[in-house]
Amino acid sequence: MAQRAAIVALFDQLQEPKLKWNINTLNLLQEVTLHEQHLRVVVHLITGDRQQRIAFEEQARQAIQAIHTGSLELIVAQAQVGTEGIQGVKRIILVASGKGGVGKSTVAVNLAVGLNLLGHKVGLMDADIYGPSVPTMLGCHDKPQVLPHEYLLPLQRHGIRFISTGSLVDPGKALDWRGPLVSGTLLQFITKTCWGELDYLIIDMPPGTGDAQLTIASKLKTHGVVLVTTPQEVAWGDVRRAIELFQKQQAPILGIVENMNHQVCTACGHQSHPLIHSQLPLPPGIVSLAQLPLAHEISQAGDAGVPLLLQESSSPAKAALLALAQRVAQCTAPTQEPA
Ligand SMILES: Nc1ncnc2c1ncn2[C@@H]1O[C@H](COP(=O)(O)OP(=O)(O)OP(=O)(O)O)[C@@H](O)[C@H]1O
Repeated sequence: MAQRAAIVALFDQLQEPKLKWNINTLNLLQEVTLHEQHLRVVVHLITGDRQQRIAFEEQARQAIQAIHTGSLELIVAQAQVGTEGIQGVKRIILVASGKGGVGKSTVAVNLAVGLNLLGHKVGLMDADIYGPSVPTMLGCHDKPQVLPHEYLLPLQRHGIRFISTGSLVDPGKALDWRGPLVSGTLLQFITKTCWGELDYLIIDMPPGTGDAQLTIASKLKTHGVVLVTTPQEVAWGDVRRAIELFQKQQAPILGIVENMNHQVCTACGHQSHPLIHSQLPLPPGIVSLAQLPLAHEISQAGDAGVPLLLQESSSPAKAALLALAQRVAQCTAPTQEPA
């Protein structure tokens, strides 16, 4: 009986018919399960051409049967992208904020890493065209590989697959994307990336409540929105507008992350609230997912390119970030998914 690894290795030799790149590089092998003599293999293809699919299926069947003598269930389907989400990606989570600079990217990066530490396959898309900071926070400024037909191969860092609008320009330069171009291009950027099989795709959204946010929320089936804010009236006003936008698009809001909520004295553990003037009420029906401290180690980790969750630390900030990932995993567990 062939080993699972040998079956997987076959797809290093088999090419996706449209892009002419091997299946494993494109992350298109979705499942290989070997149960006693029964083998189940699921492959997604980019091509929509029926003849190409049939030819590929025949080629794959022959290659597998040359090393596996038991029964074979081979499923070859088109990797579809659209309002139903991205095939192969189980859950899409948007990390959004009404205002810029409140810690949205910090939360998105640590949420991605946290979910990965919990055992999930995670992708992270930096869609913040106005200030793409994910490459800095992950410590990787490499350019993604551009495939035929303008498909993109995500980069790998700290156990997660990621791609950033920032990878398209040189560090320090701004992207010159205007108005209506932005939303269409962003959507294309998300859906033309070969993510492969993911439990979670985290999208670090551009801040605000404009055309780009509306397009992504309406065109991509999302499983949850995490809203990030600081505890200040100026930021909360924008969060209320963001809630309205996502609710109108029927994107489920998982809750709010209250970032820079308090500060913990490293000497005595005392908590102070430098940004809060009075407790701000949560909008009706919206829960708080986490209250993250304003902490030197969070900003330092972001600048160092190694997320705090991957650093040796017993800080309350790290514990709060891990608890946030656990909370998001719980709220999006399969039993709670819409049928
Ligand atoms: N809880 C925190 N404690 C200390 N520093 C923080 C915290 N959260 C974020 N920061 C720092 O604040 C800065 C802005 O954070 P970040 O880039 O995550 O915000 P953003 O909302 O994504 O901003 P933008 O909308 O401009 O992309 C970064 O330097 C980050 O390290």
